[in-house]
Amino acid sequence: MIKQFAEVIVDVPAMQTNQPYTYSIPTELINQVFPGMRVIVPFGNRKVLGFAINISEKEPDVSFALKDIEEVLDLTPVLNTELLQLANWLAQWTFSFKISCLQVMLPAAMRASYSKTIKLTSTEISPAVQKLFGDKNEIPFDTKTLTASAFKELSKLKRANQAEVLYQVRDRAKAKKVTAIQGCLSSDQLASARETLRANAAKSFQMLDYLTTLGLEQVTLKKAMQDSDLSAAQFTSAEKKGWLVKTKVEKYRDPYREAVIEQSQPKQLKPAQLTAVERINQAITDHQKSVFLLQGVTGSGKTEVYLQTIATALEKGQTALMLVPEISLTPQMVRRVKGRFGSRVAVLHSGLSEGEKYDEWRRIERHEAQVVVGARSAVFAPLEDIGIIIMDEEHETSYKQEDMPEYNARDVAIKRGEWHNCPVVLGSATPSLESRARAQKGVYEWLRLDERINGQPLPEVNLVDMRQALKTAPALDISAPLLSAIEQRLAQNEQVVLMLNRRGYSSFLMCRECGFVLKCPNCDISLTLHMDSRSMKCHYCGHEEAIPRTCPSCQSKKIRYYGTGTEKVEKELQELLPTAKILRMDVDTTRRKGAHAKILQQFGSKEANILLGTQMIAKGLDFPDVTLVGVLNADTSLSLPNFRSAERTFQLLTQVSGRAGRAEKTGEVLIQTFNPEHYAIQLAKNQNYEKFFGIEMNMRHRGGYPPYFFTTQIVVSGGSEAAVAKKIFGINGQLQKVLSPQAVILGPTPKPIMRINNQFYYQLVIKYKKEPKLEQFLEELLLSSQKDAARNLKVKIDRDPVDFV
Ligand SMILES: Nc1ncnc2c1ncn2[C@@H]1O[C@H](COP(=O)(O)OP(=O)(O)OP(=O)(O)O)[C@@H](O)[C@H]1O
Ligand SMILES: [Zn+2]
Ligand SMILES: [Zn+2]
Repeated sequence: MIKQFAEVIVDVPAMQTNQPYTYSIPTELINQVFPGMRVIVPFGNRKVLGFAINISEKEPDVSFALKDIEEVLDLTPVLNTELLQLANWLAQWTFSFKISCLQVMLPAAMRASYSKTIKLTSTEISPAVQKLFGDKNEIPFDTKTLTASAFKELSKLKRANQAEVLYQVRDRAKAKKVTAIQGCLSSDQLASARETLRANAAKSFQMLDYLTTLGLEQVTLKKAMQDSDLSAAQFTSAEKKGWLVKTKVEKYRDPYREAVIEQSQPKQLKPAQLTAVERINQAITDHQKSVFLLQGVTGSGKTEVYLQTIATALEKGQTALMLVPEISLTPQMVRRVKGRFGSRVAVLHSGLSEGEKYDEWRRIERHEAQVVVGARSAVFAPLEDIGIIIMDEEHETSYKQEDMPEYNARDVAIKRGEWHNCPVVLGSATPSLESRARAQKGVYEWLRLDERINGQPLPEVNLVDMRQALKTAPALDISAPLLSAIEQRLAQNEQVVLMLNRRGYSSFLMCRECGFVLKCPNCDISLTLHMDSRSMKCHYCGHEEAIPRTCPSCQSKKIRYYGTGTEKVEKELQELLPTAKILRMDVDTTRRKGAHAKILQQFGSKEANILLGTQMIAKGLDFPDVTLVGVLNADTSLSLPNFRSAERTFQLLTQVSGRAGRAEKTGEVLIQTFNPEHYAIQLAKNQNYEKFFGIEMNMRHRGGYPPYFFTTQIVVSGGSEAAVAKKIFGINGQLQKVLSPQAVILGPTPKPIMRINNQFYYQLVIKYKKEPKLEQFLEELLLSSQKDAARNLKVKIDRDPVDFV
């Protein structure tokens, strides 16, 4: 009789060690548990989800009795060897717990859901408690369903040993099932059934006719009803007569079910595109794990390069992974890829329901989809034999995850490229400084598309100096030159895109008498006015309250709105241009599922002439009639006190400018700014990435910032400011001993927004080139942070933070 043991990484957030726990495999599960499967195991007094990562037949040398694995959730491993190894690397690289890394790779539906119940163990209970239980002796035990006093009462019961608390784990991953029918009569039997019918049994004849055409094929009931024009009741009665059987079959939830997608053919490549495609194809054929930087101006046809190299991988029987930022994963983008590769494409993005994501994941895992298009977490798609990995808009900060594991999808993509020996293509019009510098050094291979497909120059960009323009502006946010440019475009029946870098009606409310600003009670931030809900909201914690009529501090009525927002601009614009049709796109108008797609579709079909939005509209849009792009406020991103603010501003302005003049008509861009001399704005005007790169690299060199230095940020947070400060200063002291004199520590300081949701945040940033002891120090800090978690102190370690201030 063989014995088997499993090493399991368990899902117990408060007890993480990164070490697996060993369980024995009970006889009935022998040879059924493999690495990469999800299991349920006992842990303390409860049951938790875990991942089997290693199976062995050697009994471990321990002095206590091993517990048995309770249940196996999967028939085949949900994480293969590659992904299991990737999780190990990820945990180490991002200073994260392995369980977080394993879970981040799977769709949310495959994470377990836990629930607690309370069960009576004594009969001597008070009438009040009896009432809570009713006629049951086990009820759900959580603060969501119980009132505070009931919860307290039951906790008392538990302490008195009159009840026990039980923990349940549930697998939320469920396949959707629909009813299907299958005929079960042979043609002879069908014929004799016909003879038993009365002549006027028209529907029964119709049913037999249908079953005759169907043969022994299985179809969904829905389709059968459509094809036969018979009702569900008639199928039920046919089932009773023994003419057919009903079964449940699995059905994918397909988010694009309704979409009619036109098939598209590969385009004849322009010379620069051809060079890029040939070079990448070569790398696919040679199984070269090289990284390419595809630097191509907006509208230069980068997407076509992606599509044609994906086609090459597919021809070779391999698969392809294409990452795009969440906000450019528009229906337009999906249509372009699905138009080329049809049902071989799986799409993964946050707009899908949990069930839809799970189904797309399974289509990939079952090799039914060979091309994956998706946002950040799609980098973990369970593709096998990957031939090419593409990352569009590689400079985008949304590729970095802010919660544990704090990974950058770019690093993960390159790691997967190494495993699969395949090329990775990083594409952008405005590459991150890091990537562009690596291309310079030859670490990445540099490919360039310097011209637009339409042969037209990039749109002309002009600046409006708001310091002057404001004096004669027709509205607070719209200068006279911008207004007349819009009017002119509308008169020509062309379209306009306007970008504003903020949402809400206006930024904040201030009393002109005493200067009082209405702030969130939980966070150190002012509340934002929202006209649609007529309330003041906190964008950090969601706190909402009524708009005050008088100043809460001095009772004056002179309380005014300051700043600007999409809602306010929409109103101003509509007043200036009463006949214009304006679509607004921001977090508020796109919250509902499908709203984003609908707005773009309306704009595309020219139901509106102006699309006004936040940075959401800066990327990926390809509308031929857009000839004017206006930037209402270029400065918001410049004023952020952060070493990347110039880079951010330059990227954003270049991206949004690129939306103009993409087809035959020439485009124009107007940028309103209070800082017309700033180099980021000047160079965005000239659309000179290379010069910007030169100047910015110089600044980074002098300031000792990336890409010249590595950075790691440590953030401590918690409910007590004193405890948080003490902890971060303690870490600072230890770091002083570990680091060489060449390293620099910025801080510790409170974060710019020190308090969010009543948690205090302190940080420090380490800048360094080579610190051999740092890695181990941070690993130990991660493990010891478990003890702090018990005291409500969180320590977050972030390698290469995208931003810090
Ligand atoms: N070889 C080609 N021949 C004709 N049209 C092309 C060709 N390549 C691309 N196009 C078209 O040119 C337009 C711009 O191309 P695409 O959107 O791929 O550019 P891009 O570089 O990805 O743009 P951006 O970075 O601005 O989003 C698209 O409408 C696309 O269909
Ligand atoms: Zn708040
Ligand atoms: Zn006041």
